[in-house]
Amino acid sequence: MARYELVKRSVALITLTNPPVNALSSAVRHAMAKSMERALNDPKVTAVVICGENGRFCGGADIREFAGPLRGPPLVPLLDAIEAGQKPVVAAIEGVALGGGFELALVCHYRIAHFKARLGLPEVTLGLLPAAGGTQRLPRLIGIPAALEMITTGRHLSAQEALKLGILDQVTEQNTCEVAVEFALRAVGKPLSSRRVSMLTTPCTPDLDALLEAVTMQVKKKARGVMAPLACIQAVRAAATMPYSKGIKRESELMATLFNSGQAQALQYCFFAQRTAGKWTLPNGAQWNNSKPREIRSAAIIGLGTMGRGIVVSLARVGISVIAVESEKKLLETGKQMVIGMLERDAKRRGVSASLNLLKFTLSLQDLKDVDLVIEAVFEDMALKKRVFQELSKVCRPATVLCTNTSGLDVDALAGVTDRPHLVVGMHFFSPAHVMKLLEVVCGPRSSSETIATAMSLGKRMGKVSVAVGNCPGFVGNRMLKPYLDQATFLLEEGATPEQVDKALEDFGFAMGVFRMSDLAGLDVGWRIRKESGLTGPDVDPKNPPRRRQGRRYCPVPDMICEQGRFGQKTGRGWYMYDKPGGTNAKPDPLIQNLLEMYRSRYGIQPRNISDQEIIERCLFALANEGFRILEDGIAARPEDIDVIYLFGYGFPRHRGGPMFYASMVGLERVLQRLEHYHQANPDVPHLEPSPLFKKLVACGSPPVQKWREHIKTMHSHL
Ligand SMILES: C[C@H](O)[C@H](C)C(=O)SCCNC(=O)CCNC(=O)[C@H](O)C(C)(C)COP(=O)([O-])OP(=O)([O-])OC[C@H]1O[C@@H](n2cnc3c(N)ncnc32)[C@H](O)[C@@H]1OP(=O)([O-])[O-]
Repeated sequence: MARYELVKRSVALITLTNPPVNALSSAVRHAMAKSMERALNDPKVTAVVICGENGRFCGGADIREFAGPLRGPPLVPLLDAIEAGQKPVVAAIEGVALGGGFELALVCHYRIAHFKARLGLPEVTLGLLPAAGGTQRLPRLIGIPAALEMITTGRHLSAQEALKLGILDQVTEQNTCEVAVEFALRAVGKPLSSRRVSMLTTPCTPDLDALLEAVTMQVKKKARGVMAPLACIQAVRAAATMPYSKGIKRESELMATLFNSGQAQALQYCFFAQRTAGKWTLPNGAQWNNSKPREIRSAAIIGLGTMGRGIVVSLARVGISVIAVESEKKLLETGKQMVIGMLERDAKRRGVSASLNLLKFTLSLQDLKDVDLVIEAVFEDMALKKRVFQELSKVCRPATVLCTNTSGLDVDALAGVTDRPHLVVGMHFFSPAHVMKLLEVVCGPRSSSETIATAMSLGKRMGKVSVAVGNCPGFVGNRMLKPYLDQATFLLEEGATPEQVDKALEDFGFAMGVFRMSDLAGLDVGWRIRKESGLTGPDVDPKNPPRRRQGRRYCPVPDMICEQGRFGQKTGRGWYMYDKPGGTNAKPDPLIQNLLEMYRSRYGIQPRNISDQEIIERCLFALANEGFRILEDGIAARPEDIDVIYLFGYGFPRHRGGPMFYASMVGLERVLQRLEHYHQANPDVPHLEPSPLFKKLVACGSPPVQKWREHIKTMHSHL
């Protein structure tokens, strides 16, 4: 869909009309081809301007069309025809020019952009490469190094940066279309040969091989096992070593190696899953687009520990005034200095002024009587949190929304001690809260849809990827983490080492293996939770800790190393040893090796060789199985929500799609068969027993992950 108009009597204005982002669907490509043909053949037309409806130029190819057979006119010849045309074509770029939209602009003879526009080739983030000439034209326009950086990162450029790089001819604050029409009229009659980018010679790059080698190393280090960035480098190499006609063929050859790959499917699934996650629904029919959030102008944070400080920064930097509360003067002063330092560093990084004027620090809850919303971030102790909520309930005006940052305690129990359970909701941030994108919005059974809408929209405003989840111990993320961690420690008992388990998970694509991640988070956190849940404690014989607790298999090794004060990075020793407390460089610790050998011989465990495949299967299949239980329990509404939580909160590799998508890619039948195998070998490990929903999906022929919802909605929801 494209609209054709003649303006200023001789300029053909072609407007892409495919809301919301004017993606180049087959219908749009068809209409563009028709419109261009008409403009090029109409003698009245002296120039052409291409723009997009609704203040957006073009968001690229229609990603939804990738799942099926491609129809309609192919993009490359369509773009080549625009570039080869004998009339000047001007791109009027507003909003975004991304992917195929950016490649469309590259074939126009001139590019005008609005000062707020963003431009880029993000195909690599979808497991692809720019396949409509982008890898051949961009290097010719701006040189290999700059083009390589844009194409291998997929980052969006501001209009100012694009102008500086020579991508744009003009940036305007006026109506971009009108400016483009005037520009087009002035361009009539000027030679076009030098404006056809594909005809340009790629600027020479000294030491090209060294540059490509260096970027390849960088990409391999940063994106372990990810195919697309490496293919992008090969395509850009062609721009430096081949004429356009050959380079464009090389580009499509490389695209063919990516297009149907599992990684591309996983990354495109992540793209849509992230957008789906924000669309929450409640059993009572309330949902994201019919529940009005309250406006939050002022907020308060109770507790200036690690989490509290990060949340204050995340609120203040989006312009919300914040009152920070601590219980003691010393803690308040320390917290204050740290928050101010974090905000100033953050503002410097973003090139803006730090909004220190939005902050107030106090020891008195009385100062919170007029705030719109409060987030409690005190020590993870239910009795303490209940006291805080009782106090807040007395102090805050009746409409104030009360949130808790608990990472797994009962949100409804806190709601129960207030005069406004409908205004209580969990906002579970991830550490460091001003960096991690994930926010679990925990809906208690009495949380009103307006309260949930308020927390979800505040999360979006803070730049978070917010996912609505139900209220149960550990919610979604931490609840699933337990079987994953348990399997990892069971593997140590049976013969593996922390290094081996972590290497298998990092080769799989995790930025950090489970034991290095636990050392970063602090082993004392898990130890305290195990004590509170009665799994360990002073009544356990430290000399002979039982390996069965509460009727199931239990690995006491994590308790044993905590009893030695090994809490991870913060103490310089954990599953690994570090140069000093707070050190981050993990080195294998022979003491852990000794401890495991002594432990196995004490319990008569014959260590065995464990394959990396078994490590991956036991850790990730147990994770996914708990995900199925969570869907059964209605704690998460759909698998996409679980995957988004693991992608943005637990470092699950994006090119694997998330634990649920990964299970569907491996094949549910295979995963079920392997889980049943491991459960048979470990009958005292309940979380290895396949969940009923899992078995049901396999019985229904293992539908693709996007179709699981049909099978889930029959079950009860806790959302
Ligand atoms: C040949 C060529 O070389 C290759 C091969 C390609 O070109 S590959 C394609 C390359 N293009 C991209 O990677 C750009 C992808 N899009 C974005 O980065 C963002 O969307 C945005 C443009 C910056 C707007 O962000 P937003 O926050 O304002 O809104 P939104 O919520 O994200 O998006 C609003 C709605 O539009 C949908 N949408 C966005 N871009 C789309 C696209 N390219 N195709 C299909 N749907 C798209 C999205 O799913 C959502 O739908 P729904 O949820 O409402 O049903």
